[in-house]
Amino acid sequence: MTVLLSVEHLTMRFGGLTAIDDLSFTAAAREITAIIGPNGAGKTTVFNCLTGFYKPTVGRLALTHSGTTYLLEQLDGHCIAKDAKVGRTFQNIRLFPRMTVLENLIVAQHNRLMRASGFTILGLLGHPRYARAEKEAVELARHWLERIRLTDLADRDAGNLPYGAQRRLEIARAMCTQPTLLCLDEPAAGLNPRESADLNTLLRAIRDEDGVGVLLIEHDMSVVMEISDHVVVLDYGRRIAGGPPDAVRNDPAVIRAYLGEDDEELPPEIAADLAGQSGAGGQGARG
Ligand SMILES: Nc1ncnc2c1ncn2[C@@H]1O[C@H](COP(=O)(O)OP(=O)(O)OP(=O)(O)O)[C@@H](O)[C@H]1O
Repeated sequence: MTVLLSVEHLTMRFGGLTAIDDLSFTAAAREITAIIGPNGAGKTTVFNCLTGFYKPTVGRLALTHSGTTYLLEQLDGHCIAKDAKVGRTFQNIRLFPRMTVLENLIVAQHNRLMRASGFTILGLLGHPRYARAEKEAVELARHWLERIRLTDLADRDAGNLPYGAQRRLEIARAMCTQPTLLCLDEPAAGLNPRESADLNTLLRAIRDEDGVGVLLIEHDMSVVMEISDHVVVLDYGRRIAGGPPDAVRNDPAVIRAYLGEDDEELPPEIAADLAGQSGAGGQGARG
């Protein structure tokens, strides 16, 4: 296993609230690492620290690829995306709704296109290097349109796509930035069981064919338990368990976190969720 991301002693405080408390874990290259936990456990805060939205109070966030280690806590968001090559999607869909599906995928490659232009108007207008980069950008966009089966809808406004297709487009847009680590925040939220199964296929392919490491926040245990190589469980900002899905789903600390201390038996829908049988994606309990 090659470590892609190493999070060491991450702490994030908001005034008197400690959202993340001395959290350490690693995510391997070419693996899917899920971060799960009840509502408010701190999952999205971890993503916000990794992608430069928040400056951690304490901690070292090291991402290593192509022989270079990037300390994410010291970089701004732009360099985290461009140099460290961390891609991201959000809990709420953030496409450009009035741009077409294809345009959304090309805009994602803006950084590369601007570099090819030499950041000049002459570059934009006629430089062969820009023309080549533009052609490659369209080819990559078309490749991802095929991968997410949206080629026929390439010219449709993104905001008019069915919900499940918008979710797939967001992932494709993140992939067009050619990340080494792809951070997905609840990609299965709102999907029906068939769409969740499709998502599993897409994420496995991103891991196995594209060789990208995936960090996945997800409440839908049918997704987490089926496709994750490793699961990290948070509760109140602390890591309470970690390991392969089978070990985690039977860990008493995990069951307690989802239940609360006093309950002795899991409600059937949460039990089914943890067992990975539900396609509905119940929210983490306690919340
Ligand atoms: N910018 C902020 N300012 C103050 N508190 C914050 C901020 N961002 C997050 N928090 C708090 O940090 C804690 C963790 O929130 P976070 O959104 O990371 O949890 P989560 O595990 O992603 O939850 P969910 O599953 O509901 O999305 C919560 O108590 C939240 O209110």
